[in-house]
Amino acid sequence: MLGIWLSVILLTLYILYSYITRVKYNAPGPSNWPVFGCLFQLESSRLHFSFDRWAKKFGPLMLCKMGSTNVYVISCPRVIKKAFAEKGYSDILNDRPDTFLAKYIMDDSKGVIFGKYGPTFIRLRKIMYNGLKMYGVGVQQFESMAHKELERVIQSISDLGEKDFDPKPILSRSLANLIGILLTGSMVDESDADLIWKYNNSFNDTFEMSTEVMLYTFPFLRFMPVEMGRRYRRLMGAKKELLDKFYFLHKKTYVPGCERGLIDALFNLQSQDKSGGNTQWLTDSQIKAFIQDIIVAGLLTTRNGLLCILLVLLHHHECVDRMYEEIVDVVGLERTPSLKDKPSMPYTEALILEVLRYVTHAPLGVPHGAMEDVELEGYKIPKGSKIITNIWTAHHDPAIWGDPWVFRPDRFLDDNGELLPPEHTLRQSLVTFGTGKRVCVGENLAKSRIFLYLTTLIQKFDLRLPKGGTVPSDDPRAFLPGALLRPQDYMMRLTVR
Ligand code: HEM
Repeated sequence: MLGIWLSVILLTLYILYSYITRVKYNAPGPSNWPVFGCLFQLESSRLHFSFDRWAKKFGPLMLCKMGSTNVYVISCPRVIKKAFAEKGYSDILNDRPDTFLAKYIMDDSKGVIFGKYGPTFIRLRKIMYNGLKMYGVGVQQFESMAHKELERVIQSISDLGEKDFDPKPILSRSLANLIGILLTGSMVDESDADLIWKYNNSFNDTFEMSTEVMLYTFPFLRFMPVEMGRRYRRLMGAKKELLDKFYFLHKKTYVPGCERGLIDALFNLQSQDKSGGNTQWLTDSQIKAFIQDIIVAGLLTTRNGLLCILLVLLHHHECVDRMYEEIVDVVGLERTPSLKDKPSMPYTEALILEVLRYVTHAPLGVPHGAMEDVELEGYKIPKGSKIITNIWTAHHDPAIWGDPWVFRPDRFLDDNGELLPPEHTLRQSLVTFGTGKRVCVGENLAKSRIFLYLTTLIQKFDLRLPKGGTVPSDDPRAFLPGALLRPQDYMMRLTVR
């Protein structure tokens, strides 16, 4: 009897609680369980599917309670831009929420990706932005090293002699080399490339949403003999190995004034800060977090992007032919494509934009946090809420794109075959890299790497299905789940032109 009464009282309290919180934070959203919120209704490895389903029912701004956290999900480009880029909102909604990884792996949010919004973060972000511009896109020395790396890739593919091959290990190795060049000024050897990938893979295992939520709620689990504890310990081991090599060893061999890459540039800045009397100098923890940021944000995003593009092209050979025609017209066959060619190659640019839209391989971006109470689209977002950018739904909304599940690069071209201008509604609706004050720092670097890899490969080789016949579907709804999507493993063939 007592049990029944207790259940009735708890149920009444729960209904009252839901009513009060819904009235106070009145954005629509799925129903919530006490304590757990909507956690049991989520497809944890494919959160973007759940959010997509709910966005169709509840609209562009909805509240999904996860445990005790208010999670607001924004699913349309207009509201995403308003929240993160418009005055009145952008100073409030561009924080990062507290997470397990930020606290325990990134030494209390020391770097850029997980950095709390404020003057220190703004300075760090600027340093990273300028560093990537200097070492990533603009500098001749980096460009020529990157070209050498591409030549190495071309050579190893040619050596295969038109055999079927899996593009994943080749791209993984090559992109680790590029990150190595960026950080240290020279190519990394096999064992260093392994260190980079070991850290990156362990990070992604722990970044997986359900592991992150459990570890954040019950941090003691990191010491327990359970799978998520093991993941954490693996990550800490990989972090130590990575920093021993890329931070401590580099520091030991550092010669002031000499710049072998981004890490030396950071050491130089640190000593300038100190000698110039800047009390807010760049700390060792911040430099370590920088190194981790670049690997975590720069590697898998670009590799998965390239894997998606190659698979999509295997399904759309007519697009390969059009790209090849453009390469022959603009670059010719004598020299390798360079970034200077990009503005004269609208079809290739449109194709890259369309793949980034169609596959949306970072479907939920990186969570934001609210620093103050704010009203958005008539709903109250309370201080401390988490905000998720639902890029997946924004990129597949039929009201914007018409036929979102059709891969069609021409949608980004005008009647004269020119790329639509950046202010065009469709270009404005593309939010692959986020927007506003937390827009991806590596956007230009990522786009330029994708452009160079793709054009160099297509100039030299024709893309072919593997001899035995088929490849997995290029429909992104069938891609492997995770914070970053990727296609099932596949084989392909490149035949020399
Ligand atoms: C195709 C490749 C890439 C995609 C799709 C991508 C996407 C994103 C997205 C969606 C965000 C979150 C934006 C937000 O918070 O609203 C982000 C943040 C970030 N990305 Fe990328 N990214 C890519 C490549 C890169 C590369 C190559 C680097 C650097 C080497 C990089 C560095 C960063 C950093 C540092 C942040 C955090 C910015 C901040 O918190 O202020 N990304 N990226």
